[in-house]
Amino acid sequence: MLFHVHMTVNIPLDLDKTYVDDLKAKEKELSQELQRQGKWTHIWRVAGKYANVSIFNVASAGELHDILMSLPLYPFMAVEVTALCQHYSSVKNEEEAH
Ligand SMILES: O=C(O)CC1=CCC(=O)O1
Repeated sequence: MLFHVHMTVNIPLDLDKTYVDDLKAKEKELSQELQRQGKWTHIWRVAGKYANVSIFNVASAGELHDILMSLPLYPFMAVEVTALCQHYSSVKNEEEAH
């Protein structure tokens, strides 16, 4: 199942910089591992914002939920999830959309 996920990060300015840098490093490590596994298939910075637009390819909404909850920066994120399905005009084969 494909999901479009919009993540906006809001880290309080008074948090310890070393702690924040550690969270960001752990976030990057987990994100890249999920990308290598093919579960986090796209991540794009939203220009001008501390936000990203991502595409996840996972087995279920439950799996996506567990992944999002496990993100080190999750406590500082506003997350919007949109489930995606095949558009009838798409030339991509169905394998990619499911
Ligand atoms: O910087 C972000 O948009 C938050 C984030 C998600 C994965 C990652 O490495 O950073």
